Amino acid sequence: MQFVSINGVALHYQLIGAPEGKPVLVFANSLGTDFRIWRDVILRLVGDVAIVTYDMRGHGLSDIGTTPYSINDHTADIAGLLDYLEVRNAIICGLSVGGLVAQGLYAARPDLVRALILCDTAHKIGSAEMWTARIVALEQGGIEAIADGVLEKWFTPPFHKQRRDELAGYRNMLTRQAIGGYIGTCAALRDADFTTEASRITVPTICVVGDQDGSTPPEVVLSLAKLIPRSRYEVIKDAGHIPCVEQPEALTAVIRAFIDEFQLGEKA
Ligand SMILES: O=C(O)CC1=CCC(=O)O1
Repeated sequence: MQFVSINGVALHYQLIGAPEGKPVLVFANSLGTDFRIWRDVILRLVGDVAIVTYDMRGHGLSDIGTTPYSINDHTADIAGLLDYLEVRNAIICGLSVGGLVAQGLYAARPDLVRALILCDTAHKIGSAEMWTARIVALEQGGIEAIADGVLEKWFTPPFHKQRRDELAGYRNMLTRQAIGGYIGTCAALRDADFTTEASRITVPTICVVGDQDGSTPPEVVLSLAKLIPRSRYEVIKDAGHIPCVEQPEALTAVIRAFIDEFQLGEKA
């Protein structure tokens, strides 16, 4: 296991493959998950690109640090991690809040970003009222109180019916996150609006969404794509909010096609 202290917070990360001579693909997780959600995409890409994954602060095995957070705290962490690994010009793939972090990273440190894969995310996710209500529910009942509702958005009805063991595992992943880190990240989501930053993105970008995403539905992700000049937009069939788990083959195909179209496979 790999850990490094960035901004006073121990981050759990993985570097797979040598960055020398290969493009680096960096994966940022969503609220209530950790880097294990990317496994089935990574397995399909390994060898072709170098890969960095990490658990966002307050998630997985990373420290919680001081809460509540802003997206800038998360952005400073990923920037610090890439500086530590001496990675520049990376392809950043962020899911949901990870996509906001990716947009923030581009705004703060464009030298680190060669291209963006914005997965089931937006320039603004939900409303302040929605996040405030979720924080109240979490303070009263813990993550267990919101877990079933969240899982309905994460995965489609067939996943719930047919992939019960995985559903139980991902429920464990969600409910076992640190409550402080989870609430801290809800506060960051409540306060985040990257409308201006998104409109200034000039690197190759693709916005991807599951056709049954209950958190950032296709029309929301399309509105992000429309904000970003010359960006691509792609819908993954039969997927909810977490296509890297539900449809890893299809998401990997989208990532590969994007890398080929913009020749991101060549070292920058
Ligand atoms: O928990 C959800 O509703 C899904 C989600 C929103 C932001 C994020 O990262 O995940």
